[in-house]
Amino acid sequence: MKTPLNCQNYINGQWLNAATETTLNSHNPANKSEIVATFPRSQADDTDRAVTAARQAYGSWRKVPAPARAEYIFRVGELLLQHKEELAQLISREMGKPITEARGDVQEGVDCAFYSAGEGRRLFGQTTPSEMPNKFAMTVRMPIGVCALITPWNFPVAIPCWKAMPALVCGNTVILKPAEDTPACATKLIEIFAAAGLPPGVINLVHGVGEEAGKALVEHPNIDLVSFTGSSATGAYVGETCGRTHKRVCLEMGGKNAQVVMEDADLELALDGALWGAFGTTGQRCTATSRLILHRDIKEKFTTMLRERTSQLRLGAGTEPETDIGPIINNRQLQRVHEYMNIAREEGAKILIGGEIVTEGQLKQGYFFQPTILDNVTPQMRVAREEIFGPVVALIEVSTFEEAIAILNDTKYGLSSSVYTRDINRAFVAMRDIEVGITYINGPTIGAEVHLPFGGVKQTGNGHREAGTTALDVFTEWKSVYVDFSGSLQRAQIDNRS
Ligand SMILES: NC(=O)c1ccc[n+]([C@@H]2O[C@H](COP(=O)([O-])OP(=O)(O)OC[C@H]3O[C@@H](n4cnc5c(N)ncnc54)[C@H](OP(=O)(O)O)[C@@H]3O)[C@@H](O)[C@H]2O)c1
Ligand SMILES: O=CCCC(=O)C(=O)O
Repeated sequence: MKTPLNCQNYINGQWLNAATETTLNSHNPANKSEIVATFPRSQADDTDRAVTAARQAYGSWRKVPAPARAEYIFRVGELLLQHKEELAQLISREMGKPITEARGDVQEGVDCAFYSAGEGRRLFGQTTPSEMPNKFAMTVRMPIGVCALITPWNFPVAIPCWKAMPALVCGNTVILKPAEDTPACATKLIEIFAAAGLPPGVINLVHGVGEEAGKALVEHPNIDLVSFTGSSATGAYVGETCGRTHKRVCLEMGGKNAQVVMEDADLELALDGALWGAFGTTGQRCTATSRLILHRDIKEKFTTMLRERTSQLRLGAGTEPETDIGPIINNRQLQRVHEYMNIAREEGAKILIGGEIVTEGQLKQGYFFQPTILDNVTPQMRVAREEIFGPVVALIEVSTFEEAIAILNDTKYGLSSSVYTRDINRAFVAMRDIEVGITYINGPTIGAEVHLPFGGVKQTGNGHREAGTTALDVFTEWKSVYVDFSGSLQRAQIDNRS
């Protein structure tokens, strides 16, 4: 076993313990007796110190030209690439995902760095004709100020990058509060930002518990914006608090994503999509496929194919190269997934394969759950409506394409979706009628690219998008600027419609 990493907060360019000197530990979910890191249990004093540093730094950072700000982020991208393997190994150890997926997590950060850095030379505004002679009119993007970034454990590098990189290029300063399950990943990431030479206070890291450090940030009067990714329950609290305290807020929350497989689909292709959409990252992606809506003509055949492939999946530590499915993040989440098996049975669903916590061999040292297929699921069952966030997929049979789309839409969430069909007309109807933020045609519900908007509708989000140029709308305000070059004040210029 490796020696636990000693993680600290990063405030105003300094690595610090919590003011109370209290600490917590993170564990390897594939081997719960292994402590991966010790990290500060920060309280309001620590967050306050970080907010003060970020506020102080904001005064000068917002005046650094955007292309120069972007060059720091470009350097972060280069450093992330240099440290990709080291970071990926750490993600696998602390979060549990297979090493290939962990490399993908870091690569998303790299892609985001290079993409966001490019935005530093764009950040376009508009020019528009004025109603008046001798007047020039334009719009410019302005930074918002001090941003709190609150992130989950499932993409411990990519999601902080999605937030911090555009925020910084836009001229904001930031404070990251990462998930308490993945403090080491966050620490290594911030070490890389620090190594890129960002001035003190521009990026800060405050570890701790959501209910303490996270809450202190959300409530803090000197925070201007909260960008949150996590559960809908916590997001509701963040949204309410930001409303009450007049902060900008960007929420990215849960999902109950569906893949439709029509009778004319390429079944082998759809099978790969279903397998990795449902069980990749142990089902712990906001974009994971948790409902498979199957046309009755192919349901039996497809179910047999899926069951066969599922039975071949290899569970193990993410750091083992042959592992397909890693552990669940922690015991609380493991028990929650298990509890849904009782709910499924009580509601009349049938567990086709899986359904149990793994208690044999080496795997009993970790939080492993068998990849699970639930059959005979109807759209009203809780397992078809609630986000389980584990390796569980529910099969729902339909008779028509219209029924498939209606069931896909019959959820309070709206993040990702997928339709497998060879019919171009159906594909376009799906693109038009599915109520989500992301639709894939003949591809799984997972696999977002950083230059497209990422986020969802309904209770998945609050109207914002991460990534793409849309991230700039989160992290900037518009200012309209009128330049009068007439040299004299005229009545008509003040009240130009009279
Ligand atoms: N739509 C998306 O883009 C997206 C992407 C990834 C994940 N997700 C969603 O995230 C969820 C899984 O992540 P999770 O279990 O980590 O979610 P979570 O429990 O809501 O936690 C998310 C973050 O919020 C913090 N937090 C908890 N309570 C807080 C409070 N009262 N005030 C401020 N911060 C608080 C957590 O800290 P602690 O870790 O200390 O509790 C963590 O840093 C799933 O629902 C998934 O769908 C959504
Ligand atoms: O869990 C959130 C990120 C998922 C992602 O990048 C994807 O699967 O598209």
